[in-house]
Amino acid sequence: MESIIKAKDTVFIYPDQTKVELKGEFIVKKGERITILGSNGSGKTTLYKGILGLMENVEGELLVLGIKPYKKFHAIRNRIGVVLQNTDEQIIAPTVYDDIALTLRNNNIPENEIKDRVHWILTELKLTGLAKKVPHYLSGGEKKKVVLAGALVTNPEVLLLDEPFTGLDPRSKLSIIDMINHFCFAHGTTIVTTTHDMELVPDITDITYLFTKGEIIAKSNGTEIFQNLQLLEKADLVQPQLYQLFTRLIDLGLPIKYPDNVEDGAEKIYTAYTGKPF
Ligand SMILES: Nc1ncnc2c1ncn2[C@@H]1O[C@H](COP(=O)(O)OP(=O)(O)OP(=O)(O)O)[C@@H](O)[C@H]1O
Repeated sequence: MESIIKAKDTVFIYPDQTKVELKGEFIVKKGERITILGSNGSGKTTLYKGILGLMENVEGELLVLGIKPYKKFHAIRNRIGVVLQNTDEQIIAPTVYDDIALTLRNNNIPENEIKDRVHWILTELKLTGLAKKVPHYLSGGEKKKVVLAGALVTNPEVLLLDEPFTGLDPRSKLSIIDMINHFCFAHGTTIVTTTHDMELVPDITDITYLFTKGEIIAKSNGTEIFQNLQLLEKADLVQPQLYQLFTRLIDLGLPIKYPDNVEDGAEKIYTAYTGKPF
């Protein structure tokens, strides 16, 4: 299958000459849900800036939708939706409606078509009640949803999410995940997410990449990465709590394998404890 994003042995160089190196290969194919895990400063946001064509000085290989993103910024920009870490940087219009309409207006789309498209995305994401609100007064979770609507209103091929769960309460995190999965599954959108909320990874991911400063050290499903303490230590990360519990149970001699998620974990513990299938 054709790759939508391909980065290989890439070095991003900021104007002050700071070099952010990513040895190894990062490949995203159509319809995949990818998560990038890595400690602070490992280059996740820098890779996003590269993908979005915001990094002028890039060494090594970087192709997005078959194009070198910096050289042909306008050819790809409308095909990629992005939700940044700090939503306040992305919300600038006086109403939610205007904010979501912004990219469409910048592309000189006629106002009647804009109205239909904004209405469509608000309905898809069940946000019609927010249309007339002042974005500045919305809660953190509502702001995230509005930015998400703005990113998806063009029905992009790729959605880049940079720490989409930061500052959200647990229910809001699940509600955003639901919204993203539902929309992207229905429309075949490819999703790349960075997050420090490792316990959410199974809910949003088919493939997980593990970044350290300078190198991509693993590509796998999250479960394999979460079992591998050496790999996590190399990346300066700690096991999610579910996997800490299973590591402890395995250390204590319980004949049990690591689970894929909480439900699978409950099943494995039940069977180990009762000797019966779930
Ligand atoms: N505009 C910039 N100019 C110079 N250096 C920068 C700039 N932005 C980021 N860097 C540096 O690039 C490196 C990678 O930063 P980046 O923001 O990509 O990391 P990250 O993995 O997204 O981290 P976090 O998890 O904290 O968001 C860091 O050492 C950072 O100091």
